[in-house]
Amino acid sequence: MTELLTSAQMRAIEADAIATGHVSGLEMMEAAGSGVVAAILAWRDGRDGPLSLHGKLPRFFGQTVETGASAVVLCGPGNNGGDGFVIGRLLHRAGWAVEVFLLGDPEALRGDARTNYEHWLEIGDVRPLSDCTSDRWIKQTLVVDALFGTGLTRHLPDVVENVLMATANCPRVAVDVPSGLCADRGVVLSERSLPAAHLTVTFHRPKLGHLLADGPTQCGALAVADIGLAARGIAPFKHDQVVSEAVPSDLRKQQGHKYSHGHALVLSGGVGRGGAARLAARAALRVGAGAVTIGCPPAAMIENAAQLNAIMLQAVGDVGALDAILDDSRINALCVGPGFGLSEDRADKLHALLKSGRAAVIDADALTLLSKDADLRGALHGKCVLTPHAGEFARLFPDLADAMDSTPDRNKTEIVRMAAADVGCVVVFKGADTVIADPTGTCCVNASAYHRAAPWLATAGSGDVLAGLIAGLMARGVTPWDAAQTGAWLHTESAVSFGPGLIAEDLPEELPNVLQNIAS
Ligand SMILES: NC(=O)C1=CN([C@@H]2O[C@H](COP(=O)(O)OP(=O)(O)OC[C@H]3O[C@@H](n4cnc5c(N)ncnc54)[C@H](O)[C@@H]3O)[C@@H](O)[C@H]2O)[C@@H](O)CC1
Ligand SMILES: Nc1ncnc2c1ncn2[C@@H]1O[C@H](COP(=O)(O)OP(=O)(O)O)[C@@H](O)[C@H]1O
Ligand SMILES: [K+]
Repeated sequence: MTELLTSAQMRAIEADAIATGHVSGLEMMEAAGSGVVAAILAWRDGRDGPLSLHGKLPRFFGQTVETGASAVVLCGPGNNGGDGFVIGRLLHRAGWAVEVFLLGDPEALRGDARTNYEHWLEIGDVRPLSDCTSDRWIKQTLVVDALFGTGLTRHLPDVVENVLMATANCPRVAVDVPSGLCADRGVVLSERSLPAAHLTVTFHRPKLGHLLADGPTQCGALAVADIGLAARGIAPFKHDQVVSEAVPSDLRKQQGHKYSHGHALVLSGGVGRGGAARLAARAALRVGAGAVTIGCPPAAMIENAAQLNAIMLQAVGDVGALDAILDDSRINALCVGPGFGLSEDRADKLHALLKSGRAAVIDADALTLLSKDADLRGALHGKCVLTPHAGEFARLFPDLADAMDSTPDRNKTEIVRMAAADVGCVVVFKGADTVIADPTGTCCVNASAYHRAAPWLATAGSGDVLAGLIAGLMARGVTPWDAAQTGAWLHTESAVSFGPGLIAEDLPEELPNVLQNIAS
């Protein structure tokens, strides 16, 4: 499990390491600079670096070992700038021609950053950032962005934006975070569309901003360098402050008959609206539910019967008919919402499903029904999993959605935690940066980014498949939290495994390959 840190947590870990004598600030800065340089050299030489790399780097354009190498290092006023001075020194030692520019007054530099500034002065000079005009941007020059890291607190100054814009055609490595990117929220603190880095080298652990929102686009590829904190865990932080990357649970099937692997009931809408429920049902079956039944209005029986084989079918007329089906105690997981419809009768059926107390995925139309009806919302219970996309989330939790957009220190993980606490069940806020939280504050991010990028998942019906995956896993007895986390993880892996051209129907069919790979 990889923890994802906020800036404040990273600072606390560093401060604790220094206070306990584990490592000094200067040692960490040296390790940070040397981690970045190791990654740069590996990139330039086209070999695998010593750091694990997330995502794909473009070929390092222009420079080769033979033609020599040049870099411009842009240093900021804090410790990110301090890393920059180390990088300048180490690249110089490796034979590079290095120029260094500084934002602000050198006299204002403090601590380890000042020490490394002074070391650099033994090698070369430092000019003001405003001298860094566009005529010096030779295409082959590597730009090292050490302007701001985790300490960025407000929008970028104009001079910084101008210099960053002028680097668009150069190979660019960002130290810790691309300057302008908020390390906690993954949003860019600039009105301008800043060029992305090709490579970002961060330290100790990824920060939330590397995975949320615009983070992956701005970072390019991401490498994580150890700075002497490897053995320092997240111990000082409470459970409800820790965010991890999503990981799948152990999905090996035990021996048994089909009903010992659970029976999922997926509710479908009326005639011509059954495709979404069929996608969900197929995903539930593929992920290993022993049996899956679609319950549809009587008029939609023929349509569904013509499309289904392994999936069973039952007519669900009124709420009484639904209650009769729910009398079968073998049905242990429900999926409601995809193509379900929004009529009053649908609200009554949703109420009956919630009242049954069974594990239930509440998606799509069922979420819209919830947002309009306080009684329905009050019927949610701890075995529910809500799977809103951004629009549905904003309808269900308007205040939280506003806070995420407008409050600088609220990131998506905090918002989803608050949402889960509010409704008392697991909430899966979908997107390329899916965030999952439970009411106790457990929280993870399933990022479809870097080596797991799958933009083709933004295709009609893919959310229905996710709902089915989670329901199928809950039918197998997986807890709502693990089912949500594992379902989101499998959803991304299936999309990555299939590749571009994917449509929603392909996702359940790709699942066996993914399941086989994780079992081996
Ligand atoms: N001992 C440590 O704390 C270590 C820190 N490291 C580096 O230090 C960085 C964090 O250092 P800092 O906390 O000094 O933060 P930064 O270096 O990211 O920036 C903080 C400085 O920028 C100023 N600032 C913030 N936003 C601004 C804006 N919009 N316009 C103008 N000025 C602005 C602040 O007043 C402060 O002077 C990390 O990202 C990492 O690169 C690494 O060297 C590892 C060790
Ligand atoms: N750019 C993206 N990269 C990766 N996954 C994405 C991206 N955009 C959307 N997704 C995923 O695709 C699914 C879309 O679900 P949803 O919005 O409900 O669509 P639909 O209603 O068409 O099924 C979600 O699981 C979401 O996390
Ligand atoms: K930076």
